[in-house]
Amino acid sequence: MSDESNLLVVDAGNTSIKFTAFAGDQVLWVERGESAPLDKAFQPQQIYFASVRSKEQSALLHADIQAAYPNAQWLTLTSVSQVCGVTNAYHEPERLGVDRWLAVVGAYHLKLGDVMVLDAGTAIKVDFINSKGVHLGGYITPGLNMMESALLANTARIRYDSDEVVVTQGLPDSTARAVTEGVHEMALAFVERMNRQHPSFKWVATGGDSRALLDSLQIEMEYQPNLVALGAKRVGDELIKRQ
Ligand SMILES: Nc1ncnc2c1ncn2[C@@H]1O[C@H](COP(=O)(O)OP(=O)(O)O)[C@@H](O)[C@H]1O
Ligand SMILES: CC(C)(COP(=O)(O)O)[C@@H](O)C(=O)NCCC(=O)O
Ligand SMILES: [K+]
Repeated sequence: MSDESNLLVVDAGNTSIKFTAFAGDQVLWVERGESAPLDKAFQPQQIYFASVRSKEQSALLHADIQAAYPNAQWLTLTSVSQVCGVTNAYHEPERLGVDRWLAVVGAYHLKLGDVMVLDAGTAIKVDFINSKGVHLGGYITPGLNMMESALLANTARIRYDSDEVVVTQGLPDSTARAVTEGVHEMALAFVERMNRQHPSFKWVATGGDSRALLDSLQIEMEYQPNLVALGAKRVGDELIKRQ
């Protein structure tokens, strides 16, 4: 790719789609939405597409986005055993979520040594990469909204209005607080345990809820909201170079 070419990275997670526009290596803008942003001033030469949605949903997204940018070269990114100096921990590498894979590649290239990536979105993921670019593996847990909706969907009496969710002191004294603060405690306990078990790893945070979780634990982190897009750019650029 030429240095100044325009690139659109599409990261379709299960909750939201993140569109990241690059001019060369510079991030111009990031949009969250369900369809291609209509910034007509931005015409990408390439589109790198990473989706953890179903094949059918991903195909519909592909058609929708390609229709908005008919002249862009399309590249669908998938998890592989090795790319950009990073080795996948999975013996079935294609089964690692491509968002996790790209976050792992992006985190390795921050060159912070041994790192653990916290990506708190629909699901909460923690992945471990050592300073040599070896992905050591990682965990998946339900995200905050998923834990709350699981309680609502599987019980008869856990019901409350959003205006009952208030932030106050002391132990939860209402259904709304018991649930919302309970799911937070679950996520915080998971992160705190990861932190304690891997003292030599540095935290890299990305994804919608990650910074809030680490901030409330007063844990140092490198906050990289565009980590998946940065990893996608590296991987896509390498694949195009190999063509
Ligand atoms: N602007 C936003 N739009 C949607 N969700 C957001 C936003 N900012 C933070 N969030 C939080 O991030 C979560 C979605 O994170 P994200 O990483 O986009 O999910 P995924 O990649 O799983 O689709 C939501 O549960 C929400 O709590
Ligand atoms: C775990 C995930 C659903 C997370 O996706 P997200 O929270 O971004 O919607 C995604 O990484 C995925 O579909 N993974 C496949 C299974 C695995 O990574 O082992
Ligand atoms: K994600």
